Amino acid sequence: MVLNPVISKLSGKLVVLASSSPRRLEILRNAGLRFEVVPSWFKETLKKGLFKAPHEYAVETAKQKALEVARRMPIKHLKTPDMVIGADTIVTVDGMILEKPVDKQDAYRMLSSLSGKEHSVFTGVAIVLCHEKDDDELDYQMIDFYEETKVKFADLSQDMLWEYINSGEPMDKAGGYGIQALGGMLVEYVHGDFLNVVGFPLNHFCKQLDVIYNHCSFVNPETTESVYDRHSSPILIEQKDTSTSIPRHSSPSASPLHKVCQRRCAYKCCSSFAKVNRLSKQDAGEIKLHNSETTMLSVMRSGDGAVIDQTEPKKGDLGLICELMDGFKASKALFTASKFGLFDVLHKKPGLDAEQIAQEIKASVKGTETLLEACVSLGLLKTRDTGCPKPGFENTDEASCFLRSDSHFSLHAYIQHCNDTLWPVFAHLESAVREGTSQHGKVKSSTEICQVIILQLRFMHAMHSSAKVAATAVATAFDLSSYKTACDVGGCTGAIAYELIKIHPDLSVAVLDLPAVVEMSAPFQRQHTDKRVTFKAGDFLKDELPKADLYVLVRILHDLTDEKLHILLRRISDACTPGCGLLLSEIFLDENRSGPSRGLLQALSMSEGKQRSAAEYSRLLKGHGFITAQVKHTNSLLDAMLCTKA
Ligand SMILES: C[S@@+](CC[C@H](N)C(=O)[O-])C[C@H]1O[C@@H](n2cnc3c(N)ncnc32)[C@H](O)[C@@H]1O
Repeated sequence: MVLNPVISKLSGKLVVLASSSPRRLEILRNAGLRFEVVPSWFKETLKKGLFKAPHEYAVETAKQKALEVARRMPIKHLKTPDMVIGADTIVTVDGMILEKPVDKQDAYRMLSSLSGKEHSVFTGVAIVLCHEKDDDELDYQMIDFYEETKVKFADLSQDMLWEYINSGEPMDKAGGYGIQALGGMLVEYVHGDFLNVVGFPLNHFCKQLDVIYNHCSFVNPETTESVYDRHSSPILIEQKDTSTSIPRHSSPSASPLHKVCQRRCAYKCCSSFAKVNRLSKQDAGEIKLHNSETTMLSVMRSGDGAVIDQTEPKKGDLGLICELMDGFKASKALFTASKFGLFDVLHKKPGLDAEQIAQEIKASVKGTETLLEACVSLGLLKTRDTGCPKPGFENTDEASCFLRSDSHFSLHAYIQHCNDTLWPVFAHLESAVREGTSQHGKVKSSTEICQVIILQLRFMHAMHSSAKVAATAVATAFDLSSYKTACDVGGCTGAIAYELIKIHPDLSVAVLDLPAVVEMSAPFQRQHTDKRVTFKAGDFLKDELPKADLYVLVRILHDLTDEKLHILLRRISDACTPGCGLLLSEIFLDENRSGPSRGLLQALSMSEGKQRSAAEYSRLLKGHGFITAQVKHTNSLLDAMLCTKA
């Protein structure tokens, strides 16, 4: 029986669900919808930090999942669907996005963060309406929305959590629980659409179908329109031309480097299934496939006619290798554009063409043109139609936020540090691996005093800029209201300290760093007048530590030898009375040390120390009398852990 008459509008249409979730299947099937199932190959690797709100991440993932299938089907399955439905469900708690747990420990981490608290479940949904064009290109229109449901968990004991985890239920579910089965026992209340928590907001979906089929006349592939849901909210319908190589507007959804690789490979390696698998994710419109590849499809027909595509890549993923091979080119393009001040020029004068930009940055027109095109392909710049034959250029949102030298979250100085200091060090990576030593000494060109000062200042600028980007995540990771005095050990320019006092009005922070650093840190404090941050020159391995009830260690421990690390921790421990806190912030490796790449790549250029997982840090600190109270994997540059002196 079809409960919602709108569903019947879809009869006779080829509707595709770009998801293999049995729960979504069941919800839609129970609603009377006839559809095929073609699970999306889109890997859920969007950078969460690029999204202002969690639901935007879920919606973008849903869009990419649906689009990947919409683009693949005419090529691979030789049929164009009328509608592709994509969905992505996430759980958010304390500012963290929880997806599916990767292992039991991860499930435990997720479920214990939900215990006794209210959290939100967001499902982003994308509806792609497809239109086949004569030239085999795909035109489509996109409708997307999301639904939020609040769920409160009861207080859960460790035994209960492990019993639930060992049932196996959490593993394929966002947030690590399934509300429709055993997980329902963990739940105290649900505010909102229950089915949204299960995996698909059926009610909202039907309302959208109602708008599409009963209240709109937008289905015109030749135009781009905005239509409005009568009930209130505006629905933006995007129409895109997949034949366009350069994205018209920046989207955080696709790794810019990905796009470069996709384009580069598109005309070189279409005969490989594996390559095509990767390439077809976002730019399938550019790729022409051999029909023989469709023989790799294995299609299962289920009882009610749904077709389940079980295609899996049979070989390795060449797109990944291309991405890695070209990674250094992309980094260097970013460093060069940054060094030339390209993003500053385009901030002041958006819309300049290549020739005008070349003049501004005092570089050749040919070289500038090439760099500009590379930056567009990387998602750092976008083109602007000026009405002239030559396009104008402007910054993408990412470039405006992070790459201008004068923006609040500018990473300009850190990027220069990567270019001037880390890049040469990485050129010696072979020796570093062979010898097991840091190569920093090999690349220091001069030990003249002024050179040392310049290098030191450059390093401080780099630390300052990246600390400013990470500071909010670190300062807001935990409730620090019980602490009144803090000491930021190795606090450099005070970027973290100033953020801490901004978030915690009762806190004052003493920044301890080497005398040369403290001496040179004055220019970084000019805009700060707050006397709650003070600076103390000293060596944290020898000199007396300022008295505090919270010690802060941001990006310090990973860089110390075991010997120095234990000296420092012993000294901090000695300075602490029971109840004192220790706020540690580092990149925490996954427990199986398989990621994140940022941490593992950083290790390749580290002088003395090593990268660790949260559990490893926790054990280290336990050895010095600190009990780990909370761990937070942030979506920012650094993770955080709060410990208490026992
Ligand atoms: C990687 S930076 C981190 C700076 C800052 N905590 C941040 O995350 O932005 C390491 C800092 O530790 C300081 N440092 C290194 N050895 C030190 C020592 N023995 N005594 C005091 N400070 C030291 C350095 O000068 C530098 O500012």
